[in-house]
Amino acid sequence: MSAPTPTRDQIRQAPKVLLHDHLDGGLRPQTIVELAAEIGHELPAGDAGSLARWFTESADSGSLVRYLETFDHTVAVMQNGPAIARVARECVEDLAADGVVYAEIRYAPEQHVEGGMSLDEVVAAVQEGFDAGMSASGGRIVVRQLLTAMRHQARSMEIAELAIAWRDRGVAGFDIAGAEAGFPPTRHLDAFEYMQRENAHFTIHAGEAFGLPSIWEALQWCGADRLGHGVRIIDNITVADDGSVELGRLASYVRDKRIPLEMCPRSNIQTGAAESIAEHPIGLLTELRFRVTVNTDNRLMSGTSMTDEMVGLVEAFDYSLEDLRWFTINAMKSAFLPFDERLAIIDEVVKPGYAALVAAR
Ligand SMILES: O=c1[nH]cnc2c1ncn2[C@@H]1O[C@H](CO)[C@@H](O)[C@H]1O
Ligand SMILES: [Zn+2]
Repeated sequence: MSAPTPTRDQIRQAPKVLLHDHLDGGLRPQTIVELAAEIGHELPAGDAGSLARWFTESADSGSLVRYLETFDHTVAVMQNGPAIARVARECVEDLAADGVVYAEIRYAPEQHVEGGMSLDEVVAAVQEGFDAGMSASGGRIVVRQLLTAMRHQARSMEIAELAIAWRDRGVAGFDIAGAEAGFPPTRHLDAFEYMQRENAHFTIHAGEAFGLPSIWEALQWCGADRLGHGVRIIDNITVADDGSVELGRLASYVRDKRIPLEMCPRSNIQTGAAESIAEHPIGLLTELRFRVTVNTDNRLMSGTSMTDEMVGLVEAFDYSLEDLRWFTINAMKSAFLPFDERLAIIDEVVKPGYAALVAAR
């Protein structure tokens, strides 16, 4: 590759788009300490530094189920309106400081009702925090909510209805998350069909801890617009010794239909879905021109940011600013925002931002 390697500083300045990031996976460690003290929740570590380490080390388990156990402590401190609004506002501030210009942030409202809030109040608290963060940024970042239903629970229809009720007030779509094995997407078919009838958008966590059948169901039974992770699509691709590549029918479908893949490299290494960044399927999928996007998943558990993810990819695959621009435009094209708003961000923010960095290079 002839273009010079982008520096961390250039990557931080570059406009970035984030489609897959969990609100309850991105709290500031210091905020967790303070919120836990307010409600008397016992944490596995007392100060912000050791707590941050506890999260990344515990999440580094090689298993999605054990990785997800760490969320007990973040969800526990997000059970009242002011706490949720604070976390949401800080999320926007942290993303804006990292150069993110558009983000869709997801969380499961049903996990935040233990303190007596209604589902509606939870969504309102998140929106209050997002609005505060967006206005503080002076319009530098646009943030939307995605409402997630937990796949092992049975509230997906209710959550889909909640997403529709809030569709013009900050909620851009719907998702399911949680342990994948044993909980196929078709378990929530009624919720996905309802979203389709409402002309609404949804993504599905699929092909992370479980393979092709999960991706196939998400697309061909449930009608997902995007795939959360989708890394296991690699199981339907064969690379021969001479380097020639053959795509199976499902992989071809995903590429032909430009199905966006919300790839989260560091998270995948922690849950055992990939060995290392260099060996992560994102390299091959990018070469094959799948519609790849780069995401953080859980900034706290992975100790990561959009800049960190992109720096890691640049180190592993020697990507240029042009490649990072490609990931970013892929993501913006795949956003659950109306077409004209997507185009405006691409033309007025993403392209000029990269052009300025390339000109200064
Ligand atoms: O990578 C992931 N795969 C599946 N589920 C996840 C992942 N990261 C987070 N969550 C789950 O989504 C919930 C709502 O945000 C979190 O509480 C966590 O249980
Ligand atoms: Zn996720």
